[in-house]
Amino acid sequence: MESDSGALNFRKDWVVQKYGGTSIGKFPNEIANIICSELKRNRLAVVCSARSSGIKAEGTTTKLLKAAAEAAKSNPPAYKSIVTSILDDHIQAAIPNLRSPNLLANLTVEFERETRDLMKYLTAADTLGEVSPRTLDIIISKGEILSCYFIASLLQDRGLDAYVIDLSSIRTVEAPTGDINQGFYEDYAEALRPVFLESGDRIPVVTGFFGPVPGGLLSHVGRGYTDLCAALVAISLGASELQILKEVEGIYSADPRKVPTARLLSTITPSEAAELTFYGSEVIHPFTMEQVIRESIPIRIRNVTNPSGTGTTILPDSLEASASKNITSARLPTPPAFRSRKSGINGTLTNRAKRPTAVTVKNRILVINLRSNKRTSSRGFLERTFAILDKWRLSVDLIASSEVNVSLAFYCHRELVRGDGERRHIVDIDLRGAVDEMARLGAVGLVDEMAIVSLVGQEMKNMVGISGAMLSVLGKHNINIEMISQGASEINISCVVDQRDADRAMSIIHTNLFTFLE
Ligand SMILES: Nc1ncnc2c1ncn2[C@@H]1O[C@H](COP(=O)(O)OP(=O)(O)O)[C@@H](O)[C@H]1O
Ligand SMILES: N[C@@H](CC(=O)OP(=O)(O)O)C(=O)O
Repeated sequence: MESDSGALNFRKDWVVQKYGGTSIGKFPNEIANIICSELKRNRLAVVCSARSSGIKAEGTTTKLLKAAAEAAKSNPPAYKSIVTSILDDHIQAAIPNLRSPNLLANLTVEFERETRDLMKYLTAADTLGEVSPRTLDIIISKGEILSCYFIASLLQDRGLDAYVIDLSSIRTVEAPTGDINQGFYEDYAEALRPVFLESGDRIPVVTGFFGPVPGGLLSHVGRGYTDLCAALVAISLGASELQILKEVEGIYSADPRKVPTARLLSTITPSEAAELTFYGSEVIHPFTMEQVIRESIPIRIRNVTNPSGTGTTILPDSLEASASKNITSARLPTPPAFRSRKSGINGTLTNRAKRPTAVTVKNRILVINLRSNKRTSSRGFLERTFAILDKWRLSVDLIASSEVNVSLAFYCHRELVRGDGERRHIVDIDLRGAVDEMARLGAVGLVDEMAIVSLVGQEMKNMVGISGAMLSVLGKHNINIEMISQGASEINISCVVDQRDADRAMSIIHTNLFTFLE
């Protein structure tokens, strides 16, 4: 018989659990409990993000970014005090959570060593007066390293054989240059394999940071990179499941903070999850899905404070087909308003009423409306518009176009426009450059402080009239629509509305188009 102690661990499946920074900051003991209980069923690799004691915007990664900015300005008192506060935070978090004085002393030594190393990079950046993408990556990687030492000590304090794996120095087969592409991820997952071969029966506690990445991890993947890192770990281990533990029960039919009637979804497809996360429901980093799903590894979102909750599973299509019986019964009944296009043709589909899966909102949207001066053909007009966007590194979230008109919606990662009313002006160099060039193609208009409202659902491709229903319900409630777009995938219908109306739009759509029958 298999023992809980791990003696026959080789028989168990690998499961990868990823813990976010706020979970590590607020619920370290809950994390240790979940790990202990998961180990009874599976082999476990634990991937940790950098600690945040309150909100992520004030957590360790954010502090490290501030320290790097201060180093670039050659301001030693500022970055030294940030490093001291990071070290203190970690020590203060460890004191009440570790029973063993020896473990606490060893952990403090690790914390001090890593923060000394951090200071070396900050001082170098100070001397050079700049922080290269590579140096910035090394600086932020310290957040995940400190966090891993903390969690590994917590597990050791409970008698578990946990040890830290630092992925920040793992190199891919090919030295990475240029853009990150699928080949890079595959090489990376392959390069991780030997790292885990050495773990034996121990529990690897892995940094949710991977490097080195061409051009820098932050610019290519962005904040929230630990989900993607955990996905690559899951692939390299051939894990049976990737679990992402959060402070939310799972993925809901709308943001549960804003729509109290939103329902927890027991399963969703990878494409739905990707659309939802890209369009504002940032429960998981949008790049994560593609990697894990390629390998048919399910992703489960679970609540760190509710270990018995089943959460939401993002199920690869192949697995969904084989589990369709369970899913159909797990999915909520659908409203009668929309029927499959195939109604009456295919027996199994005939009675399968359709409904959207979720509605989501993405704020901070700027729309550029460009009306062609008709001196170029419509094909030439669109071609030149896209060449301008490419040149000025603007990536579009949503497009709507006709022969002479194109509307482009952008997410404002940074401040693009400033001022009020007549004094509103573009402050971003790339946007200014693009708008100036577009003005040669036709009349340009800008509308900012907008939001994208997206209706997402795999079944929507068979729902006749769903776009019309969405627009008419918004119209009925006096919500003005700036632009409309239905994605090529047919699983997303999006429109742009004034940001002030966005949450109301989400609620109205949820109330009117998602009828949950008990
Ligand atoms: N459809 C959705 N389902 C679940 N959460 C959503 C959805 N849309 C937006 N959210 C928000 O995403 C957040 C994700 O959970 P949380 O673990 O608190 O985030 P963080 O990554 O900041 O730690 C929640 O605050 C939740 O309100
Ligand atoms: N620590 C990084 C990476 C990350 O994924 O964070 P989290 O898992 O807490 O969202 C960040 O703050 O962006």
